Amino acid sequence: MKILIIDDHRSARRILTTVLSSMAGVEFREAASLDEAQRCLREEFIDVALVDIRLSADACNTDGLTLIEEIRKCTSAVPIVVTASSEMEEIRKAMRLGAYDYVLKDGLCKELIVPILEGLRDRRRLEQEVQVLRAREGAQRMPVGMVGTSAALQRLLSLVRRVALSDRPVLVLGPTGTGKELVVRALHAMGARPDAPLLEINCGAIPEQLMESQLFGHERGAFTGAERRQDGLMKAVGQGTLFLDEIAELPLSLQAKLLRVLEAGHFRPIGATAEQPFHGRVAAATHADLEDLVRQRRFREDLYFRLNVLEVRVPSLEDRCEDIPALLAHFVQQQRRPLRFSSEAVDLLTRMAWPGNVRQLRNLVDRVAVFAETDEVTPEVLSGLPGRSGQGTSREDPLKELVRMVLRMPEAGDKLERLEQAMISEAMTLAEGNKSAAARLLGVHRKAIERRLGRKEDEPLSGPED
Ligand SMILES: Nc1ncnc2c1ncn2[C@@H]1O[C@H](COP(=O)(O)OP(=O)(O)OP(=O)(O)O)[C@@H](O)[C@H]1O
Repeated sequence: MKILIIDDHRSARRILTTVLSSMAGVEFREAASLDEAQRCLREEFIDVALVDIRLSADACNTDGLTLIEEIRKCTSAVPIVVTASSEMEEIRKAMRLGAYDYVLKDGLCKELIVPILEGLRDRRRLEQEVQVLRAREGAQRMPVGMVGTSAALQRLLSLVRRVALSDRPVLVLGPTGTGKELVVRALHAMGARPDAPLLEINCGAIPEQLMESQLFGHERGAFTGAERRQDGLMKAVGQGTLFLDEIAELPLSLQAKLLRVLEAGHFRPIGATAEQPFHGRVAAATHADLEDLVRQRRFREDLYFRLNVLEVRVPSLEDRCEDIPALLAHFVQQQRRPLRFSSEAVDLLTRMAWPGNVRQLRNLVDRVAVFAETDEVTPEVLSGLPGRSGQGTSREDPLKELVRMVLRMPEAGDKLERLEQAMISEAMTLAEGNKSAAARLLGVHRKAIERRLGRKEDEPLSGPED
């Protein structure tokens, strides 16, 4: 247990260390002023702070009260007041600000203070045990809201369970709409401090200065319009998770500031002179290719490496299309109508391409709930939906596009014949002139190729004959 003794009198600090010297497993730190105490709290993990109220010769000095308030807001240390009995009014204030207990300097002895500290030590140990148990229990739980049983999703979940137990930065990558935000929520819920805040900021959604102020906070008068002091998310998050969504959009100037927070563990609100400690965990997400942005110098390489300590990749819906029936059922349950997707409709949707991933599937169900005239959803109902924005596209579409291109070709002549010849010729090239292999590529019998080639004997084919 690390105890910080804050008193402007060296003799008072000495008395306390002597009184507490009988306690085993205790390390002492000393501070003679508010500044020294703040520095020590920033640099080290302190368990208990023994705080004198007056930290200078000035009879009106109440720096100890300021410190108690800061300790409560920004650290996990427990403040205990150690002061003179003449300061009863200040002691009351300190207790209101969150001091855990108080001890009077007059008649200070180990029987008075040691039991308080031993009690705190027991409480700390129990808290740690609860955290470990919670983390273990969370690791067993399925994260709420993540639907699917595919092998790809199971692999993702087992990675999430392991990563949740760490408090190092985590980078969640994957195409748009795949559930990166859900993954961050799961990481927080299964982590060691699920009751601490999970605060989110979308790095692409707001102007740079506003974002800086939201992240770091600002002092009164720090910029035009800053009429009062405001805490930012870095402070408000405490020991929780700070979720930086769309991290690729973070302006370069803020990238530098975020890097400092990750490296040094503290931050400075806009217009402030003092640094404040950051105790949270950073989770960042993006669908962008960060490595490519690093190459283009649009994203700092050092920040990329700092964020990418633990990487979680969320697979696209196409890589886990077995989950589509379960996801459909999940989104249908959220509707007010008792929709039922026929097995043909489910089958069709499972074979579609979903560039917008799970979000696009969810939007489709929302649209069905609004526009479908019957509760029974068949392929015909799907094809009759107005507009196509929320609908998946058929994976056969590229073929349709190709056919359209050929049909639009200006030249006259038999386009069917030309298309057939072009396909055979391409298959022969890919098969290096082997007719049997070319026939397999085309899905026809070798004889069919020979017959068609026979029709065009005058057109020489490259490559050896088999
Ligand atoms: N496995 C899942 N189970 C249930 N719902 C899911 C699942 N994955 C995603 N969703 C839903 O899909 C929608 C999109 O998910 P989310 O916002 O987490 O995606 P994202 O990857 O963060 O997207 P973007 O990169 O565009 O921000 C949300 O409504 C989310 O609840």
